Amino acid sequence: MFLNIDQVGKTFKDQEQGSFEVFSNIKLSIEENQFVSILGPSGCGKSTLLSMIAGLEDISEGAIILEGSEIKRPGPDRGMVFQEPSLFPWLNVKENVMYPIKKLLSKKEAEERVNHFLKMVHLSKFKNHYTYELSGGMQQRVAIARALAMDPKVLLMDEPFGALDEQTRHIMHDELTKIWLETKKTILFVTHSIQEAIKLSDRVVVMGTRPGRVIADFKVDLPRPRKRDDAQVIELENQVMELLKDEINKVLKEELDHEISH
Ligand SMILES: Nc1ncnc2c1ncn2[C@@H]1O[C@H](COP(=O)(O)OP(=O)(O)OP(=O)(O)O)[C@@H](O)[C@H]1O
Repeated sequence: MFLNIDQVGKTFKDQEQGSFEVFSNIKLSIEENQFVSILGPSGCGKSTLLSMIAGLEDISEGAIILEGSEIKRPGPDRGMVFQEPSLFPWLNVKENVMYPIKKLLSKKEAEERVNHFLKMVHLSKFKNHYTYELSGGMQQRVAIARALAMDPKVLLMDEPFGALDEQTRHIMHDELTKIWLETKKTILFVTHSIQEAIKLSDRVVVMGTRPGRVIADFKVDLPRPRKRDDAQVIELENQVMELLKDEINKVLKEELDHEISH
């Protein structure tokens, strides 16, 4: 299997509150070229799991294996895109995309690669602009180009469009679908949005909480681009919503009880 999340658990240790188990025994096998979304209520551990695959968080139990190698630390085989694009404001668009690869490739190769991915995200005309001169959607496209320029085996995306307005988000969905069809990168995409997950993915993994766990795994076998008003899309959205409702209510009730008792 291309990416194997094998009985993985995460416990945070805190000196004041002791230890807190976010999840245990998470098992997921992800095929190469698959676009997989991870959905779930707040706090179920979606971002933590993604950070563990990125090598940014320690793995408390089990192992994560990418193409036969166990993940222990961050590496260029995994590209990450966060909700905030985290670009360097003192560099222009081209320099931002170039940054992670400039020491790995010759100048000519790096330039070619940067130009290729800036073209893919439709930002060639803006390559000499500073990132603060760009809209939120354009900044996120720079972050995607930067992650792709490293040619990672897996692209890890943590709510990348969560901070964008609705119209821009729809445009970004179409852009990402085109990029995925062109590159066929393996993508793991964390989101809160059922619509977003179903519109983009081959597969939607639904997590529950307290304790964090996988509660369902849906195959989305529908042609792209997917329309929001397509009957099969709506049917699938309703199925996932039904599953998530209880989990979200559980979180809301706990938060409410916590407020009342404090
Ligand atoms: N560094 C940390 N130390 C202690 N607890 C943490 C740490 N990071 C995350 N947590 C806790 O782990 C749980 C899972 O957090 P995580 O951010 O992975 O959830 P999530 O499903 O991505 O949530 P959201 O959808 O709100 O982003 C939460 O209860 C969070 O408070």
